[in-house]
Amino acid sequence: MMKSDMTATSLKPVVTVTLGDPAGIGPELVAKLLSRADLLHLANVVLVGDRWLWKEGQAIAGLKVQTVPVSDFAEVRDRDMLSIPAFLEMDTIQASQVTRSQPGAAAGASVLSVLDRCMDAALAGHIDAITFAPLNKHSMKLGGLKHEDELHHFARHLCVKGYFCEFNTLNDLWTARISSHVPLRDVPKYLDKQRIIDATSLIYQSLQRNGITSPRVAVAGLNPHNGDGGTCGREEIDIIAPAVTALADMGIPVQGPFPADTIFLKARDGELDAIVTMYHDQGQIAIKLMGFSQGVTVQGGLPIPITTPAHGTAFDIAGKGQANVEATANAFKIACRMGLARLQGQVAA
Ligand SMILES: NC(=O)C1=CN([C@@H]2O[C@H](COP(=O)(O)OP(=O)(O)OC[C@H]3O[C@@H](n4cnc5c(N)ncnc54)[C@H](O)[C@@H]3O)[C@@H](O)[C@H]2O)C=CC1
Ligand SMILES: NCC(=O)COP(=O)(O)O
Repeated sequence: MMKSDMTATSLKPVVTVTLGDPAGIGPELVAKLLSRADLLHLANVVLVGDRWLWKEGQAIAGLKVQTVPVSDFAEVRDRDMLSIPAFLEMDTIQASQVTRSQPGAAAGASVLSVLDRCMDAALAGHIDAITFAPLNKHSMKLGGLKHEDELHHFARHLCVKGYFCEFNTLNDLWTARISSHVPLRDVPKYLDKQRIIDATSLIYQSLQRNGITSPRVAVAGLNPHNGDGGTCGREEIDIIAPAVTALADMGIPVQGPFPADTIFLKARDGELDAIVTMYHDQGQIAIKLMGFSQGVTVQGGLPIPITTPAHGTAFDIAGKGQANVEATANAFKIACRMGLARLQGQVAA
């Protein structure tokens, strides 16, 4: 290897890309992603998954993407020819076990085993970040997921002790959540002062690590019109406002609570860097309306950067080659940026 190549190798984060749920749009998205020379230069990429599924993804996308086989994650960091992704083959599922556009236990189990192997590689120091193509939580639950979502699975696998939550990002706007993949009727159970403090501190500090010295963060209310002075719910008065005050006392100045149906107008007008929402759809409806094909989910609070597009498995269009790759490309770019920061000695989300 030439010296210049060695230098380039050592400076690039190793970013793992996975194919996602075998019945969804993941494999075709990954074929589109890895055919983009404008993205591949950002990282030393290692694709992980089943060979037949990777072939199928390329066929659906109408692309042929060259890869270099590797037999172990340990081989990836020092390899050369970084313009060509490495391919670490796994044998997790047969084609006959997958029905396209349908949830299934085998598909969910396959996703879990691929992601577990990637996390183990991260723990061993072989990779710096992970981007996963969309998975299906229904399939994963059928296939053995013991938690409400993959983020809880990641956190357990990676022995996370502190607060973690999804950050949904659209361009420069980030959101964090107090509750996530839980039934709406359970949301109030998650609303306590400490969770609001933890989620808000987490996103505030993450923004600072991403170069925003004084992040402009606001917290959403829960009830219509912010509770209308306590006549339409008291969570704003009893829980959310005291958390905002406590944050200020901790040196984390944030605004709010603001009525949830208008808070995103401030963000759209560039007045905020982040919004802390009380439940999943409070943030996601706004973010997806503003930029469905751009949004990215960053798994916040983990020791390694893990990103994914904000959209899901899109069973209604899987196999048709129509899936838009932009959100996956954005997820990959964020993983590369965070992976490089981690490689250079900084911490993850
Ligand atoms: N990154 C991930 O792993 C994510 C996974 N999910 C999972 O995906 C599954 C399905 O979720 P849904 O709520 O149905 O949302 P979805 O995002 O899969 O689909 C919603 C609508 O958006 C369209 N769509 C989604 N991605 C698209 C793309 N790249 N290009 C063009 N159109 C696209 C679909 O065709 C569908 O009409 C669930 O199991 C959910 O948990 C949901 C969000 C993120
Ligand atoms: N699999 C990632 C995921 O579901 C995140 O999506 P969202 O909850 O942020 O919509």
